[in-house]
Amino acid sequence: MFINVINIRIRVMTSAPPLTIISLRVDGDLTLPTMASHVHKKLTGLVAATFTPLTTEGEINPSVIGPYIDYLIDKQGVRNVFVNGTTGEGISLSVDERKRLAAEWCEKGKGKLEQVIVHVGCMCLRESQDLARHAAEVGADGIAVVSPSVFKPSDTGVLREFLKEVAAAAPDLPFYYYHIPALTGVNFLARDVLEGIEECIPSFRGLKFSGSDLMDFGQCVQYCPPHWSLLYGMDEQLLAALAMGANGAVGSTFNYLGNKVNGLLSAFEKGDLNQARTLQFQVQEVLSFAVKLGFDVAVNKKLMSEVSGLALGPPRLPLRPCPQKRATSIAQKLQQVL
Ligand SMILES: CC(=O)N[C@@H]([C@@H](O)[C@H](O)[C@H](O)CO)[C@@H](O)CC(=O)C(=O)O
Repeated sequence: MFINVINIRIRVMTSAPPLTIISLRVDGDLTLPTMASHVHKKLTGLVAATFTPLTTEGEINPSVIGPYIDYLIDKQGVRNVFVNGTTGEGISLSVDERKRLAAEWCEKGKGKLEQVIVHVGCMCLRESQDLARHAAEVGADGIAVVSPSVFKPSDTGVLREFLKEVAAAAPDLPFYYYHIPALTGVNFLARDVLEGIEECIPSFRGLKFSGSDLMDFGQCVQYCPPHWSLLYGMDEQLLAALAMGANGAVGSTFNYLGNKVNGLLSAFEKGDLNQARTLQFQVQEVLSFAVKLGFDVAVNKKLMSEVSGLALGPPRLPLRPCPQKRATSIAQKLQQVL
């Protein structure tokens, strides 16, 4: 006879965190749901939003992904990636290209990376579903979806419906909503999008919050049950989000500032706020320098090539390639600050 002990968590629908109120003994085997939260590890810490390597002719160049993974692990101490997102120019890639990239990250990351999260957001629901199914087939650890932004959802209910339809194509994969209002123009409060979302999407596991509204972020933290991950996405003010309760962060700068920001996370965990602030200010020094010169995904990509030596190639139109001089100046600033 087997004796299994399980904890029952009851979520009271207020802002209070869920409470473990009872332990239950069950005789005999216990059948667990297919998408049980114990199967997938909770996503925490740093997640690098990866760049997409292109050849000089503008074709995707998956051969760089193996060395890219080694670089992230060995040189930056980063073991989670967010593929085909904003930094990866996902929206500018074809479905076929996105699939080939996702497959390569999963294949080359096996046994090396902790989690590969594949962004599958598209303007077209059917394409998102196709990418979600494919992500499950190639062994991704989770999927994320941004809101469509040409035909914008008119309310949070219809946005949840869209997300639900995508999630249903890969029901066993943890699902994250990608909130980035400055790019999508979809300005609902993230907290409102979360309302009742797990009842509608059983695989829902959290939020990538790339916005500056820390009150909204705090409200998400209060609402979020312990098995969700709240990941912050504005690297320049991560410390404030950690204070608010972030579980980790997804960002572009962790590609080349991973060690520094890992130091920030450790200092924060130890309660060494002075050290955490010093490190956050250093990140801000680099980024404010870059912003003054002109900073976008194309500049960021070139900077990463300069710093890492990886041949990431040009951006894809409509992004304009970064002038060499600008990338060199920012890379020099980065070296000074490091
Ligand atoms: C607009 C944008 O690219 N934001 C970045 C940040 O990491 C951003 O580059 C950083 O905070 C510097 O501003 C991430 O939130 C984007 C991201 O995670 C992604 O590529 O999906």
